[in-house]
Amino acid sequence: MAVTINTLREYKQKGEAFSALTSYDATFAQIVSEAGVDVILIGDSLGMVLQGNDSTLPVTMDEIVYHTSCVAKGNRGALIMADMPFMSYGTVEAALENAAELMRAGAHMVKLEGTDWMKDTIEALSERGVPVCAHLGLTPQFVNKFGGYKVQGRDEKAAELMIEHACELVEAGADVILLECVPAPLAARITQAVRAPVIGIGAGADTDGQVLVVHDMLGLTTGRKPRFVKNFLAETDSVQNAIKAYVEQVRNRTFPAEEHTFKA
Ligand SMILES: Nc1nc(=O)c2c([nH]1)NC[C@@H]1CN(c3ccc(C(=O)N[C@@H](CCC(=O)O)C(=O)O)cc3)CN21
Ligand SMILES: CC(C)C(=O)C(=O)O
Ligand SMILES: [Mg+2]
Repeated sequence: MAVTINTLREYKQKGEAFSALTSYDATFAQIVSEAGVDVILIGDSLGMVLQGNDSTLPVTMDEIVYHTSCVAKGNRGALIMADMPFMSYGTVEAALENAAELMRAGAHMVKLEGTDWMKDTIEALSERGVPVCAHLGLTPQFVNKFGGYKVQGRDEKAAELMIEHACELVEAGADVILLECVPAPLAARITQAVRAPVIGIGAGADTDGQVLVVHDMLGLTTGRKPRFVKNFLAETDSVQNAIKAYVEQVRNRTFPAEEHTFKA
């Protein structure tokens, strides 16, 4: 049975953790979906891991469309989420046009980085049949505003604001929330506060789902390894088995462990 947003809602209701991984091509999409990963993300991280840029900002719509079409052909039943690249949702009109292109390429949902300013955009997409994931916390498209890839929501004021933003974006129509690099207690509060499923990366074990960049979970991190990364290939003998181990450890909440988690 193919995974839909209803499947993710059922996981949240039952308290069963679900898994997501990035893929950028048909081979990985097939292997990842056949291993039981529920959500495949065509991440703009491809600008770093495939293209060698030092941020996600250079990634274009055409590139995400191309990789989404490749992933769609390999996919065997996962929900396909595509990142909207930097400034491709700068206005509501641009967001509608660009999201439509991603949906035509095979996406089932689009992901946007931002806070309360995205309310109108999310409402417009949602009303027109485009499911949305709202990405909060460390939003890499804001690296130049943050001054680096830094944990977000560390002080109480920033934490309260993030909870507020998550609630407002779900109210506006966001079907999924993604939290990147936030203290585990804050991610747990947001997961409790919203009815939408919450996916975490560097957000502790208490979110409804987990996501990683596939290269990272296969030990292919170049440069400095973020705290939330675990090499699942080190414990097994094949890429397929490493991905199955990830699915299993997310399901039984042994991943992420303390060592992968940011505290308050
Ligand atoms: N290979 C890869 N994996 C990713 O997870 C990823 C990408 N690329 N590219 C796009 C963004 C960039 N990401 C990053 C990059 C670095 C850190 C990092 O070094 N974080 C520090 C936190 C520092 C602090 O305490 O504030 C860490 O120690 O993990 C986090 C997320 C996540 N995304
Ligand atoms: C790290 C995940 C959440 C992402 O947005 C990406 O791969 O681009
Ligand atoms: Mg991204």
